[in-house]
Amino acid sequence: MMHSLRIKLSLALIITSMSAVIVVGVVAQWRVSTRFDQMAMERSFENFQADVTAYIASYGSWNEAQQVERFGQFVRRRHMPTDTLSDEPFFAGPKSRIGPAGRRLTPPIPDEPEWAPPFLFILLDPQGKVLLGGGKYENGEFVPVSARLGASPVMLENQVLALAIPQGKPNLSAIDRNYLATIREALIYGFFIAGMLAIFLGFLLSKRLSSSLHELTMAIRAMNQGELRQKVTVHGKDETGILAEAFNRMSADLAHAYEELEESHRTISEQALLLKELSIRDELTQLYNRRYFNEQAIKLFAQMKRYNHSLSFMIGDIDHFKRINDRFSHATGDEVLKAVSGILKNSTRASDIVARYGGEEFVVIFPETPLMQAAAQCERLRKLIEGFPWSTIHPDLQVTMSMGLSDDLSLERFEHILAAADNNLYRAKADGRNRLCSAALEPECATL
Ligand SMILES: Nc1nc2c(ncn2[C@@H]2O[C@H](COP(=O)(O)OP(=O)(O)OP(=O)(O)O)[C@@H](O)[C@H]2O)c(=O)[nH]1
Repeated sequence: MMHSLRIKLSLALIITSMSAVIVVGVVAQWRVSTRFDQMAMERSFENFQADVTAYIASYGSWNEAQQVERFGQFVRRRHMPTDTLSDEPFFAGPKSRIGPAGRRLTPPIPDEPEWAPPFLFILLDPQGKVLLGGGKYENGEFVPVSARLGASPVMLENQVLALAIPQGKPNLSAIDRNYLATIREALIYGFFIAGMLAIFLGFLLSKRLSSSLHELTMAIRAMNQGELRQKVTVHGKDETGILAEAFNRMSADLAHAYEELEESHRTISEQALLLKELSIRDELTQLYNRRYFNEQAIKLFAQMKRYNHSLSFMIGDIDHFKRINDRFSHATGDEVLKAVSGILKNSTRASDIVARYGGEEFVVIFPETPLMQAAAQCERLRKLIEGFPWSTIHPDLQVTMSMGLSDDLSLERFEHILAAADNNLYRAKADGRNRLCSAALEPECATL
């Protein structure tokens, strides 16, 4: 795409400059040849005027001169040495070249007029009567005024002797023709040199122009691919420079806005995550809260039941917790809750779900775990709680937990298994606390 733009720009520049060169060349050529024609005409007129005045001066008047000698004969005689005179018509073109001193120059140059043909002009007397018709008018005929408009006066001592009307184009001299040919040649050379220069400059300029645009296109492509922060080189203060500056500014603004957006998005995501965590965690113990536990438990219960897998559920309650609060302080009670939470969390599998169900009540779901295995695990937990160095919190402190366990997936809903476990907990409390009760451990609950 860029290359085609470069080619287009180059072609446009080359065509423009070549057109300018052609126009200049044609105008110069036209002006030069027009000027040469004009100069040749002026020279011819000067010669003609000199011949006419000399002719009239020689014999007194045109008419008297005509009685003695024809004008053509006079002109030939005037310009050539007598020994070269012949009857050959002068205007047919001289066969030889005459030097300024009247000597013949050899070798003769064929077809080259020595001076402008004498009858390049029609000659009229001051009243408009034809003296020399030039083949167009008869002698003695009157030329209409309109035809006399371009006539030049032939003067002698401030007197108009006659009028000369130019007809046809003068023949250029060999020197003039050489000049013209040289000028034409120079113009052709100039045309080629200017053409080469135009091509070179065209490529150079288009490269400069298109390279700025190329850089911009590449930067936009990179932006499309996600790299919003782009910086292109600013070349000068022209339109491409302004464009590049504006692009850099926009790119920086866009990248900045995007970074801010990303940052706020990250903050929002983090906050959402935090809020979600807060909504499912118990503030004091950092275990899952009751609401989240119920959601997960209902799902797991349905899943295990559906695929006929085992699942055990334990509910535990700290023994005489009210007494701990009352005897040691509410803060100590909180410390106890946190310590029990730590034991439950750290001593169960990651796949087990541990939650604070309320007050001093804790629940654990053991997925894929049959009752006997869960009972052994609960017994281990019970012993860990009992064996915890509570004296580090208070020298007289001793904490135990009663637990109820159930794995009855034949029950219809999770709430039923919860109630079954709660019944076993109730039995554990009734049987003297610090023990685990479940159907499998009937008739006695696991004790110390
Ligand atoms: N420190 C503290 N105490 C709490 C918290 N939540 C509940 N409790 C207290 O826990 C006590 C529970 O007492 P009870 O329900 O009578 O049970 P208990 O004293 O443990 O007796 P048993 O369960 O029969 O062994 C109440 O006094 C509650 O105020 C808590 O977050 N922190």
